[in-house]
Amino acid sequence: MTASFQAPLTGVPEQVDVLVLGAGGAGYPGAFFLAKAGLSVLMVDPIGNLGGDCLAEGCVPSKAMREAALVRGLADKFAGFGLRGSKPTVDWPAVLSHKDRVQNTRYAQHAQEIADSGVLFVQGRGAIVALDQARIDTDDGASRTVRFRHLMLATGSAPARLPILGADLALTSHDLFRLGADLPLPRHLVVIGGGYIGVETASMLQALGVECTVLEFAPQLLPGFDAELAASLLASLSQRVHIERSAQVLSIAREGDGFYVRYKQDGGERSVHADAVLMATGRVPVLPEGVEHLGLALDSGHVVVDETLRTSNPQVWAPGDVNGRSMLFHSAVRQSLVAAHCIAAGGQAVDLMHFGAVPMTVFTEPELAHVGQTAAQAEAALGAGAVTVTRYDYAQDSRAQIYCETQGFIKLVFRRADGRLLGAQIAGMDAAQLITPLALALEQGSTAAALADAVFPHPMLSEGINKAARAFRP
Ligand SMILES: Cc1cc2nc3c(=O)[nH]c(=O)nc-3n(C[C@H](O)[C@H](O)[C@H](O)COP(=O)(O)OP(=O)(O)OC[C@H]3O[C@@H](n4cnc5c(N)ncnc54)[C@H](O)[C@@H]3O)c2cc1C
Ligand SMILES: NC(=O)c1ccc[n+]([C@@H]2O[C@H](COP(=O)([O-])OP(=O)(O)OC[C@H]3O[C@@H](n4cnc5c(N)ncnc54)[C@H](O)[C@@H]3O)[C@@H](O)[C@H]2O)c1
Repeated sequence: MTASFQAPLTGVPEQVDVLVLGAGGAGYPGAFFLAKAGLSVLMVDPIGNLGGDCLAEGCVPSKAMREAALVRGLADKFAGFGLRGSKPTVDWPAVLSHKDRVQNTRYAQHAQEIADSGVLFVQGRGAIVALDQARIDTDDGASRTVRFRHLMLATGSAPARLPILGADLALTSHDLFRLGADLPLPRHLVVIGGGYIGVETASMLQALGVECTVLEFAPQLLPGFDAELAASLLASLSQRVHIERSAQVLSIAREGDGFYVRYKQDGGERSVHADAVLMATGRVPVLPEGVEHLGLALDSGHVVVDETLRTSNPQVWAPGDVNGRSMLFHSAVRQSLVAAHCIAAGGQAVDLMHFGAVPMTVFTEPELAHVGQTAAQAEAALGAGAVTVTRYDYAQDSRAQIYCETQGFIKLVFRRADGRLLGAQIAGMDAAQLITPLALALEQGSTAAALADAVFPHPMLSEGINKAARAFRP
């Protein structure tokens, strides 16, 4: 990593218009906007580059590894296409090198973006020392105090550990996906938690040859998801991964060169043995030292924000994972921009975050995606009978038939009175791509008629959106 895009601590002025703590998705888009708008912006992050945890140990490295799993899995389809050949073996260190290469490529790209941004960027950690002052500490022991008019608190989140015996024996996503990770490929992995990280990691590592067990506390994988989406993932993933639901993990203990994980299920105690355990039980907000000087309202440790990302302290804005409202990179980016637009307007609410229009994607094989309300949520809000659900099954689709991937569906939820789109749920191939036009339609207030009249390319799965919309009847 070159140092030219990083400013020395001695270059930090005594006062700035905006101090941005954290250069992840919630930090840098807003910082760049504010600098272009002519404000003096200091951004600080100990990683020394952009991307936060998403690039350092989250979205990007996990999806780089997942692609290796998908490419290997293609061999399972060979016969369906009339092809013959053997399944590739896994060179695990080379898979990790691919992941690292992608991370380093993006860091190099981001270094140039910082250099071009007009933002003063310091590799360091911020601590709050007064209502309008922060101390910036660097790794070499130097520090400097800076006064700010506005603070963008974008310090993100970190893996949570269950308060159980032996919790420290478990790995977290940091250990698996961080730049330079060098864990051996486990033979049998137990994943605690069947949320996003749990199901994605089990899906990809199984496809790379690891025997995986998922222990989920709730009766449903991905608790809170549309029940049909979760059930469809369970049906397909449980053919490859051992999944225990309603399983409360009690302890982890070392045994020989592996681990015993004890859990409670159906009133009894059970255990499973593995050579590695991954704790994927959610993430906790990261707050800077001295945060109490800001007098922020907190809810279970998360910073409370309104739809402009403003906190209870009018000088402080807290976009991204730190507020816990929508812990996804693309949501953090939009939140960062909403906060920046309002800061640039002197604190006026010139822009609003629509949390309800953020698409969610689960990169398992097969994928899941959803946006807006489920039918149950829409009926709870509008009343029974106020909602119409239409559906398109992959089994009818030409692309799905060509690709031998006929398991899956697109479900659209409309307001019966005027056909306005309220939500969409997709399970199956390309779900994460297919949700994008639906997120746009939802944000724009589009109706079934608009989606039915648009022309979608053939033979692609997106035609399913068209066809599901045409099935709408008031
Ligand atoms: C394994 C994994 C996979 C994921 N996959 C996806 C995915 O596929 N798609 C998706 O949308 N989301 C995904 N996420 C979630 C996504 O990574 C987060 O939602 C996103 O990174 C949040 O951005 P953020 O800027 O709020 O926080 P972060 O990315 O956590 O950034 C916060 C930054 O603040 C810095 N910081 C902390 N304390 C201080 C301080 N005192 N001073 C200065 N800086 C500080 C940190 O170094 C960090 O760089 C994944 C997460 C994980 C863990
Ligand atoms: N594709 C994506 O967008 C993506 C991918 C990975 C992570 N993320 C983000 O990262 C966040 C963190 O992911 P995560 O999977 O750690 O959290 P999560 O909140 O998605 O899932 C945690 C799971 O752990 C379970 N759990 C809690 N206590 C348990 C216990 N005692 N025993 C067994 N299970 C228990 C919960 O019921 C839940 O299902 C997510 O909320 C998501 O916002 C997003």
